[in-house]
Amino acid sequence: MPQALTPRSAEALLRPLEKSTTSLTAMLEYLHETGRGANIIGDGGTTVTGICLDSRAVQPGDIYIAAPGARFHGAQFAQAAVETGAAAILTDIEGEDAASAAGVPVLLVEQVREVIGELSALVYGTDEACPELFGLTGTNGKTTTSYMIRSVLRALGRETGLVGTIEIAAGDTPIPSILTTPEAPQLHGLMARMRELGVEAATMEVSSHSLSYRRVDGLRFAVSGFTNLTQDHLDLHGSMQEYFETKALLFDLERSDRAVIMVDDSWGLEMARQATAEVWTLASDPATTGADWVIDNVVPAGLGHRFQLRGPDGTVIETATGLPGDFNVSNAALAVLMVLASGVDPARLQEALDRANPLTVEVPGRMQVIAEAPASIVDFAHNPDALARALSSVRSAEPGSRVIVVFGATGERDATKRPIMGAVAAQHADVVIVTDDDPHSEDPAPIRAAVAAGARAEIQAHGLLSEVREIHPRAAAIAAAVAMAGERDTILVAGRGHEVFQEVMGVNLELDDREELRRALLAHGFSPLAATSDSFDPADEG
Ligand SMILES: CC(=O)N[C@H]1[C@@H](OP(=O)(O)OP(=O)(O)OC[C@H]2O[C@@H](n3ccc(=O)[nH]c3=O)[C@H](O)[C@@H]2O)O[C@H](CO)[C@@H](O)[C@@H]1O[C@H](C)C(=O)N[C@@H](C)C(=O)N[C@H](CCC(=O)O)C(=O)O
Ligand SMILES: Nc1ncnc2c1ncn2[C@@H]1O[C@H](COP(=O)(O)OP(=O)(O)OP(=O)(O)O)[C@@H](O)[C@H]1O
Repeated sequence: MPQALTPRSAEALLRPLEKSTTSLTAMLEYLHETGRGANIIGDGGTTVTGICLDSRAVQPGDIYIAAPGARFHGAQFAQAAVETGAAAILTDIEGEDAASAAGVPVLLVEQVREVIGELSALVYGTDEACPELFGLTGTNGKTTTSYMIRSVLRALGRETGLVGTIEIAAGDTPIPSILTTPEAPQLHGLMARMRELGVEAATMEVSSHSLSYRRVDGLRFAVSGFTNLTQDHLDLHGSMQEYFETKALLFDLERSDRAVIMVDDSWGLEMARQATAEVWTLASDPATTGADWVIDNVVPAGLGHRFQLRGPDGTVIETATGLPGDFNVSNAALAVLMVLASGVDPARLQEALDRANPLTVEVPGRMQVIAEAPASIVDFAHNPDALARALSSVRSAEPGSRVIVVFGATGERDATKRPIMGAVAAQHADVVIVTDDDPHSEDPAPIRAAVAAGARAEIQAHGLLSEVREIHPRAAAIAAAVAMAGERDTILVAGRGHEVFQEVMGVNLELDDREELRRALLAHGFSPLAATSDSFDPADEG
C-alpha cells in the first residue's frame, strides 16, 4: 500500500466517483424538519458535492465542517479549507466569525458533531441506499470477528466491504486505516463508493470513541455484535460504567435492527437487558441457562477448534476455526450467528461453512504464527484481558516448556492498565520481557517501569517463579527472547500485531514485530514459516 498517501489523496479514496449536489437550503430544511436550529449566512442556493471534517483533506466543492475539538476549533482552518476548494462551511456560534471571514456561505448550527452524520447521509445519499451493515463492538475481538464475518459472507457469494483497525476494503481495493472507525463524512462517502462498486454487505468495527464522537450517526446496522467488555480506554471514558454506556448506544433500535450479544460476563448480560434492538444472546458455556444460543462440544482441531452452536428449537450448526485460542471460538461463533441473524437460511449457511471453511481466515497480527519451534506468535493483545487470554492459549502441555512474553504498554493512553498488564504477564509467563509499545510522545522509561513494577509486585505477592527483564528498544527485546528460547518454548510478542510503525517521542520508526521475530529466529538457526503462508487450514491440520 502506498505510504505516500496524503490526507487529501486518502480522502479521495473514501468518496463516490459520481458526484451529486446538495444545496445548503436542502440541509437547512432537513435540520429544521428534524427539530434542530440552524441558519445560513450567505447564499443558500450554494451546492456542495462532498463533506469533510479536516481542512487538510478537503476536496473541491466540499462543505468543510469546522468543529470544536480538544485542541483546536476547526474554524481556525476555515481559510485554509476554502483555499483548497471548500464551497461552504458548517460551524457553530464559536466558529461563526472565523468561518464568515473565509468568504464562502456558512451553515450555522447549535452542536456541530450532532448533525455531521445525518448531513453526510444527505450529501452522499446513504440514507436511501447503503450496503447491509454488520457492526462489531466490544473491547477485544472486533477485528477478528469482522474478518470472519466477511469471510462467511464471501462464502455465501456476497460482494463485501470492510472497515476496521487494519484496513478499509471496498471490493478488492484496500485503503490504509488511520482510525478504527473513521469520521462520519468518510464513512458515508465510503458507503456510497461501496454502493458504486456493487458491495452488498460490509462489516464495520465500531469503537467506543466512534460512538462518543458520533462517527456512526446516520448509519443503520442490520446486525450489531457485542464481544466483551474489559478494562481499556478509561482515559476517554473515566469508568467502566461510562465505557459500557457508550458501547450500549450501538444496540439501540435507532441504530441497529438486530443484536447478537455475548453474555459470558455481567456486562454482556446487562447489554442484552438494555438493548432495544431485537436481541439474540450467545454464551460460551453450554451450561448457561437463558441464553438463546450456546457454544458446545469444543474439541481441539489442529491449531484451532471444532465446535457446535446450539440454538432455539434444537437448531445445531457445526463448524471449526483454525485460529488458536479459545477466545477465537467465541469470535467465530459470534460471526456465524451475526450472519444467521441477518436472515440467511441455516442450511445454506451450514453448507457454506462446510464447503469454504471461512472461519479459518488470516487476520494480520492476530495470533499470527511466525514459527512452530519455538512456537513464535505475534498478537495484538494490548490490554489486560487480551494478554491473559493470549498467554493462556499459547501455554504448551509439554513438560519443561516455557512461555516468554515480550510486550509493553501504550503511552498517552489509559495508564492504569500498565501495572495490571505487568501482573497478568507474571501470572501467565515464565519470562516477562518488558519493552516499549507505542510510547507516542510520552517518555518510554516510566511506562516500562510501571509495567515491570506490576509484574514484580505480582511475583512477590504470590511467590511466583517468573523472571522479569526490561529491554529496549523493542527489536532488541524480541532478539533477546529468541536468544533465550529453546525449541519447546513459546514466544509471544504482544501488543502491536499488524502495525509497521512505532511512534517513539513523536517520531514514527519502522518496526514490524513479525519481521523482527523472523529475523531473530533465522539468526539463531530456527526456521520461521514463509511470510506468505501464515494462514491455517484445519484440513491440513487433520
Ligand atoms: C480522541 C479522539 O478520538 N479525537 C479525535 C477528534 O479530535 P478533536 O475533536 O479533539 O480534534 P482537534 O485535534 O482538536 O481538531 C479540531 C478540529 O480541527 C480539525 N483540523 C485540525 C487540524 C488541521 O490542520 N485542520 C483541521 O481541519 C480536526 O479535523 C477537528 O475536526 O476528532 C479528530 C478529527 O477527526 C480525530 O482525528 C481525533 O482522533 C484522534 C486522532 C485519535 O487518536 N483518536 C483515537 C483515540 C481513536 O478514535 N481511536 C479509536 C479506536 C480506539 C481503540 O479501540 O483502540 C478509533 O476508532 O480509531
Ligand atoms: N473474544 C476475545 N476475547 C478476549 N480477547 C480477545 C478476543 N478476540 C481477540 N482477543 C485478543 O485481543 C487482541 C485484539 O483482537 P482484535 O484485533 O480482534 O480485537 P479488537 O477489538 O479489534 O481490538 P482493537 O479495538 O484494539 O483493535 C487479539 O490479538 C487477541 O489477543
